[in-house]
Amino acid sequence: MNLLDGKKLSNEIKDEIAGEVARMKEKGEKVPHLAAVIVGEDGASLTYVGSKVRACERIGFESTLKKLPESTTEQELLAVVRELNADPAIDGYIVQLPLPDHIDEQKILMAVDPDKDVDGFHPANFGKMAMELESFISATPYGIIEMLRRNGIETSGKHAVVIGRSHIVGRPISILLSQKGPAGNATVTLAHSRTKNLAHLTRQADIVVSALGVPNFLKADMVKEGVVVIDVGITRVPDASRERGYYLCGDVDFKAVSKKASWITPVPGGVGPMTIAMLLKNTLLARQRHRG
Ligand SMILES: Nc1nc(=O)c2c([nH]1)NC[C@@H]1CN(c3ccc(C(=O)N[C@@H](CCC(=O)O)C(=O)O)cc3)C=[N+]21
Repeated sequence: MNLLDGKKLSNEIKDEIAGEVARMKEKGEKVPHLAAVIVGEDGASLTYVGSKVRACERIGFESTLKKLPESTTEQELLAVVRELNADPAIDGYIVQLPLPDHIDEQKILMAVDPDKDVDGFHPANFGKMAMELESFISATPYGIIEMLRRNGIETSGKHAVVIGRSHIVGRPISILLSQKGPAGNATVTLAHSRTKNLAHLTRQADIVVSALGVPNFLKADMVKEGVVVIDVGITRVPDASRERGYYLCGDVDFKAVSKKASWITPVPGGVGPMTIAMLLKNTLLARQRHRG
């Protein structure tokens, strides 16, 4: 079994970006500026946004965090989005999901300027991605592609089974794996909650991407020997005996599945850190594109 070490790879990518930022500074150019908007006090969201801000500091980006109260109205949030769209200092920004129930997520995401949409959640970017045009590719699927590509894992002609059809992970990664580009040319099956005989499908898979959010869902008897396993699930399981009061658990029964896998991502330290690195990469791309 080979570990797909997302922590290590994300640090390499961040070092590459930091090098590029240093060159920009030397030439007296403006460095990339990433903003994040967070509404409310969700613990996991705060953790993620905190790592993003730390990563920006480390690589020399400017960063702005806009923390809004849970009671923020849809109109108020739309006003913040329009402000960020109009602010020439901001190269890219994200609106952290999930949003409180009284705010229409779709309405907010549609209001983000696609040229600043470093999450790649706007339909203009999703559509361009699907048509292999220049776009922002969502950070998690982009991170998975980079992990496969940089570890030289063959995807061409392989059967990939993606579990989960979310707009953020399952659907876009299924498209990217089937495309002609890097880590592409796979034959893809997109499985979801209505799929029948899932284990029958995953047992035939050369590559399994699980983006479900159900701890330890994928068991050893559901995969074949030599499978490549990408675990996108990061669930906080409450556990009073831990210092933080919870532990992080992936979709994959790592202990058993790793014995059969040729490559496997751990949780934590797999897809999560890659997501952060690719968000930074998208922000660098945004800066370079805005420059012309
Ligand atoms: N607009 C928006 N864009 C997002 O990309 C977005 C979002 N909203 N909402 C929440 C999810 C979740 N997400 C994570 C990113 C990194 C880790 C990560 O680095 N996890 C570490 C562990 C972190 C910990 O200790 O909790 C790891 O897997 O090793 C986790 C989760 C981005 N998301």
